[in-house]
Amino acid sequence: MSSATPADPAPHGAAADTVLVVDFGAQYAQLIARRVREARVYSEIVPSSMPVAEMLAKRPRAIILSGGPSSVYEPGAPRLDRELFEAGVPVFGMCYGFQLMATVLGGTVDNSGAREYGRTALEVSRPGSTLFEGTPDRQEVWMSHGDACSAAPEGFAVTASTDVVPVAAFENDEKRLYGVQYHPEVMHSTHGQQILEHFLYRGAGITPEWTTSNVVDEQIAAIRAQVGDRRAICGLSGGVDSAVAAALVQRAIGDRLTCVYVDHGLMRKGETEQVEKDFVGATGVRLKVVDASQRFLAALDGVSDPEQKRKIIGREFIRVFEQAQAEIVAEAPNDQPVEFLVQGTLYPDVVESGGGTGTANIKSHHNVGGLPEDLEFALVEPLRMLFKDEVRMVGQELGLPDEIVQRQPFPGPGLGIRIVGAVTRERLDLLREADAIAREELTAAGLDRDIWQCPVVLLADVRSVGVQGDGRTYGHPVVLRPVSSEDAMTADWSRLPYDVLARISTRITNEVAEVNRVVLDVTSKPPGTIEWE
Ligand SMILES: Nc1ncnc2c1ncn2[C@@H]1O[C@H](COP(=O)(O)OP(=O)(O)OP(=O)(O)O)[C@@H](O)[C@H]1O
Ligand SMILES: O=c1[nH]c(=O)c2[nH+]cn([C@@H]3O[C@H](COP(=O)(O)O)[C@@H](O)[C@H]3O)c2[nH]1
Ligand SMILES: NC(=O)CC[C@H](N)C(=O)O
Ligand SMILES: [Mg+2]
Repeated sequence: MSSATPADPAPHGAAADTVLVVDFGAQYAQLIARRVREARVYSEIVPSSMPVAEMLAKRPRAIILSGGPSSVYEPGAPRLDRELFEAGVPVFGMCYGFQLMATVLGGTVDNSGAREYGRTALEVSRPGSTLFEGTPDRQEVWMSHGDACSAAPEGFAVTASTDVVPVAAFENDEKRLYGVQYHPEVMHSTHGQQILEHFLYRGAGITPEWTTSNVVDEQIAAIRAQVGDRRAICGLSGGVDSAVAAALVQRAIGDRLTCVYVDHGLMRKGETEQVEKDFVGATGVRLKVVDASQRFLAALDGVSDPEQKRKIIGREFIRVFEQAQAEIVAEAPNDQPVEFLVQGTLYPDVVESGGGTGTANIKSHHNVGGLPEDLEFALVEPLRMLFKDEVRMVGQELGLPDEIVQRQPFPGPGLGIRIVGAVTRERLDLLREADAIAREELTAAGLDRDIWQCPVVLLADVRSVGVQGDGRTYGHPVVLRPVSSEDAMTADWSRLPYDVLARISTRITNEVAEVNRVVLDVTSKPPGTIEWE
């Protein structure tokens, strides 16, 4: 275990000093959790349907109440027992959470016309307060509400207002209860992180100690406890998440781990070689490469519906893992059984696929929502509490090389969801060439770290007329989709230099027969997603 053994460990086995983020169906619950961790305090999201007694049983050091789409005065709107505010645990309410705190404690919230959406000027009336100390008297915040608090509960000091909202923030230092009508967690609230840290450090008295290095020790111990002396396989894709998961499990159980890389024929150029060279080179892990392209392509034959493609791919993955399991057992039948499947599942995958918290389901990932019902493996997912940037830190901690740790994400279903239309071997070959050129040029221009990823999409069902070599062509367009992002939940299109775009376009149309047009996707997420399918 980690060196800092908590004196009063939380019953769920998490680190001490956990902050619970109670999710009322917010757009931003994950962002709140991220911001808390950026403040070096461990946080977890729980649904607002969880009974208060259960929340308190987790012994949180503080609780944050998120925003949400409901109105506190409506019948059926999510509520919280008053008990939560009387347990002596510091609480910070944001937007809906603020309104709920106000209502439960006897203040007034209604919808009498004080609506604010977007950038708003906040006037701080108590500059020295716990939350606002050291921040400007007038600051820009991000609002998104139709209801408002017109009277704070008794014992609360009003600390800020706006032109239309008299109570935009309040504090009760004695009871350690705090609330703001706006969203400190979003980037546009200029002093948001500072205010959140003031709540955590000053309001709740938490010392910022959480780091990803605690994660390594804790996870290794947890993996040893779970797997015991049995064996495991790990789906290794060449991506960051599975590489870090595999490295952690290898540390824990050594060569009782076999990694299985599935070449489903939907990989990019050079991917297989890279896994062998970089990952095996860095870790010496036992690797089994399965060429399953025939099987995946047969199963995908004639399928153009994106969801159907995803489901087929998810299912075939597991079938291949089962086959690999059988082969590994056959090679050493007297060894312990192979019961575990290690996956590089991250926190956003879990929360998004979790359901039941009132948040929209963004996408069912093949490794969580897409698993078949008859799955026989027990799952080992050491990264399921982390965000991507934290996973990268763990990877660094484990000594994995930059080529692995800083790699851009690539979806498990691969090029299969980057061909709009049915997937064929020929189309995959075209797309693989176009993708390789785009990647080469972006790397050569030194842009790899500036962009989150750049899918190249083949519009296989679209043709357009071109002229090449004085002759008419009737080819397919490819789309470049360079994006910047922090965690793939939201993204913006990257403003790539024109000369780089020009080089990519010229090379693709010259070098890839059948492609006679290159277009640029200039859509943010939302409304678009990063991938086209
Ligand atoms: N080709 C593959 N072979 C074996 N396992 C795979 C393959 N592709 C995906 N997986 C499994 O599915 C999981 C989820 O895939 P995902 O793409 O989200 O993660 P990743 O590839 O490890 O990292 P990244 O998000 O950086 O691409 C992986 O962690 C891995 O366990
Ligand atoms: O492992 C994965 N399995 C999937 O089914 C999947 N779908 C999308 N992605 C990746 O997730 C991020 C967000 O993508 P979207 O904006 O398209 O939802 C982006 O980084 C995508 O590349 C996937 N990764
Ligand atoms: N973003 C929010 O939490 C909104 C809270 C509430 N639904 C309102 O409109 O005021
Ligand atoms: Mg991947």
